[in-house]
Amino acid sequence: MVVATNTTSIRSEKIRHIELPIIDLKAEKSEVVKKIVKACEEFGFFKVINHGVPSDVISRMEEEGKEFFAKPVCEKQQAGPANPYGYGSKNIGIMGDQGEVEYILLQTNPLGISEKTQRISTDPMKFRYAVTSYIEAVREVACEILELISEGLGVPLDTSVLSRLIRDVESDSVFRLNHYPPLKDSNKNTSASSFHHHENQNSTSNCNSNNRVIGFGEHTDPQILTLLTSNDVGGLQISLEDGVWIPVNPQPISSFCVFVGDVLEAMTNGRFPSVRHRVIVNRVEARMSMALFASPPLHAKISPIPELLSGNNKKLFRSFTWAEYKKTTYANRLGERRLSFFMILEDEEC
Ligand SMILES: C=C1C[C@]23C[C@@]1(O)CC[C@H]2[C@@]12CC[C@H](O)[C@@](C)(C(=O)O1)[C@H]2[C@@H]3C(=O)O
Ligand SMILES: O=C(O)CCC(=O)C(=O)O
Ligand SMILES: [Fe+2]
Repeated sequence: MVVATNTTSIRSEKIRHIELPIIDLKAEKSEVVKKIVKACEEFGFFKVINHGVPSDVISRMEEEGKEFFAKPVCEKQQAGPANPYGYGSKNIGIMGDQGEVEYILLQTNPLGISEKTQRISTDPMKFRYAVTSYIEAVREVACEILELISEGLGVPLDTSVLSRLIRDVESDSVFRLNHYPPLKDSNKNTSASSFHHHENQNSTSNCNSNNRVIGFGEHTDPQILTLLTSNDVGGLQISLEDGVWIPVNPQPISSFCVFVGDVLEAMTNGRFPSVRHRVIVNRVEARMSMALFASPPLHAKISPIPELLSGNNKKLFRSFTWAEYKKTTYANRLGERRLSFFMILEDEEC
């Protein structure tokens, strides 16, 4: 039984260690397509290697993140509050969700980036270059994966049906840097740890040695696809069935984790379920992750891909715009199954 409380500590639950799929994007194409489809159906999750994002692009972004999170809190706060874009600590979203995490949320369009970088780094040009080249390179991988997915779903005549949503200049994609300081830091008043000094003492006092402390509570990502990479500190877990959690090893270190988001679940009419995941805080080392949430433009209409509605396949979700979905997302708690608000009921016309 899972006993998840608001205080971010968890008592008894099941953990299962299984090998999650690692897909080599440079392998033979038809094999890659098959493996991606299988992983999306089975887990809504896989890792990719040989993705083509240069290692210096990743390490440059990682350095910028490290530099930012090492600053004193008052300097980090110069980035402005995380809602809608900026620096956040402990509060995730506007609905009162809490986690032992600090983060930066950024828009991915050039204007959004340059507006924020002035407040994030003492060398805004350097920061902007790192973010822009990272986002561009990772977006390309997301597009490649979405094109492989379209092929695997049997829409060979229009393999850009998904990727064009995120290539669109008006794509509402978001970039997020997450930093989870280790629990042992909670007694030190260093710049990297002071942001959670008081609260962490409360949450750790609720834990015995078996208890885990939640960095990022369980949720699905609302967008199409998320591409995430981290340093070599684990903590990410995905869930397949209620109450069973599967730890995601951060290795291979140059890989990207790929998460199916709610919009992809809707567009595949439920064939690729969005994956529930969470982060457990490491007791000794800091985890840092960098996630690109590939989203459609706000006005884009989301409906199941017509090819997936043939035969007995009934339309499961009503059509919605990304703006409508995003509004519902932000009006609900982190762990909510928000797609259920868009499900077509048995006797309902669509
Ligand atoms: C509590 C919330 C934070 C979140 C918006 C929400 O209302 C529910 C979903 C959350 C999430 C999870 C994935 C991404 O990290 C995120 C940026 C997103 O699009 O949805 C966050 C939102 C957030 O932190 O603002
Ligand atoms: O830090 C991680 O590994 C996961 C973060 C996450 O799920 C998110 O930012 O939505
Ligand atoms: Fe997530």
